Amino acid sequence: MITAHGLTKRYGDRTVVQDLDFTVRPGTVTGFLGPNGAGKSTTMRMLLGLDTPTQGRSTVNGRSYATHPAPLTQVGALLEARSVHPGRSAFNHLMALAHTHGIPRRRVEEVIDLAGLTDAAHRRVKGFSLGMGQRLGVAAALLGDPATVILDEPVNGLDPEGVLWIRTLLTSLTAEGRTVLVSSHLMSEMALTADHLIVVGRGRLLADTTVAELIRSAGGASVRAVTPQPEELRAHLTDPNVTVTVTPTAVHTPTPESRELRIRGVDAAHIGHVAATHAITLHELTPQTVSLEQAFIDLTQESVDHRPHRQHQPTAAAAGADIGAATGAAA
Ligand SMILES: Nc1ncnc2c1ncn2[C@@H]1O[C@H](COP(=O)(O)OP(=O)(O)OP(=O)(O)O)[C@@H](O)[C@H]1O
Repeated sequence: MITAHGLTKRYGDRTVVQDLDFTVRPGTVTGFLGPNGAGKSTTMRMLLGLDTPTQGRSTVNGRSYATHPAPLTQVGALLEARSVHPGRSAFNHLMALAHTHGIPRRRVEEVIDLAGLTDAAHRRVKGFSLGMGQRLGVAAALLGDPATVILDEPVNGLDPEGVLWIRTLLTSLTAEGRTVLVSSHLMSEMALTADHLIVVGRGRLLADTTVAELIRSAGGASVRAVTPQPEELRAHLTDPNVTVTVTPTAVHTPTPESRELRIRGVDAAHIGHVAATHAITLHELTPQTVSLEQAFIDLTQESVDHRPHRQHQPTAAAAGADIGAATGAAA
C-alpha cells in the first residue's frame, strides 16, 4: 500500500506538486495520469525517497521509503531515467543490485526470464534498444519480489508484444495481491490495464476514482438517434431519469427535417421499442460511449496551456481509445 498525505514539492517559487492526498491499494492496478509536467515523476520520486517533499509525507507498506532496511524487497521501481552502467551486461547489472540485498543468483535468472531477456542477458546494455532497456528496468524492479511496484511509463519504447507483456505482467502482479502504481500517457493502455485512476494536473489532485466512474462523470453512455420526428420521439421518452437533447440544425442528418437527439438514461433497445410503438421513423440509433481519452481531456483541459482547441467527440469510434465502446444495445 502507498499513501500520500499533503505531499508538496516546490522548486524555488514554483509549486510542482501541491497538497496531494491519495492511497494506492493492493490487488488493483492504479493508473497515475496527468498532462506533461503535471508532477507525476516528481511525486513518484518523492514516494521513492529520491526527492524530499517540501511539505507532507508518504509511506510505502506503512513506513517512509527511507526507513525500510531492505527497500528492494519492499518496493520495486522503474523510473524514466535509467541509471545502468552501459558497459555492463544485463546479468551483471542485476547481479550487482542483487548483491546489495543478499538476493540469490537464482532470482536474477528468474527475473531475466520473466522480462524476456534470456538471449540478451550477457550483452552489454549500451547495445540495448529502448524497449530492451525498459524490460531490464522492469526486471530490476521485480528483483526483490516486492509487495509494491511503481512504474513510470513502462510501455514507453515497447513494441506491441512488449506492451502485451506489460499488460499481462501488471495483471498477474495484482492477482498476487501486490500494490501497483503505473504512470502512462496512453489512455488506451490505461483503459485496458488500470482499475483505479489518480489524475493530477498542475501538481494538484483532479480525480481519485475508478475508470468506469471517470467515464460516467464525463457524460457516460448515451444514444444518438436521428429522426425526422424529433419532438414526437422526445414526447414519448417521459421517464424523469431520461434526458433528451435535440440538435437545433440538421447537421450530419440524411434529410433537412431530420434532427439528431442525444438521449441519456435509457438504452437503444428501449428507444427503438418506443419508436416502433408510435410509428416514429428512425434513420439512426447508435449507442455512444465517452472514451477514457475524452474523459481525461475534459478533466485536465484547465491544466494544460498548449492545446489548440477543444474537440468534443463522444462517439464510440472517437480517438481509437474507447473502452466499453458499445456494440448492439447500450447498457
Ligand atoms: N529538479 C527540478 N528543478 C526544477 N523544476 C523541476 C525539477 N524537476 C521537475 N521540475 C518541474 O516540475 C514540473 C513537473 O515535472 P514532472 O517531471 O514531475 O512532471 P510529469 O507529470 O512527470 O511530466 P511528464 O509526463 O512530461 O513526464 C515540470 O514543470 C518540471 O519542469
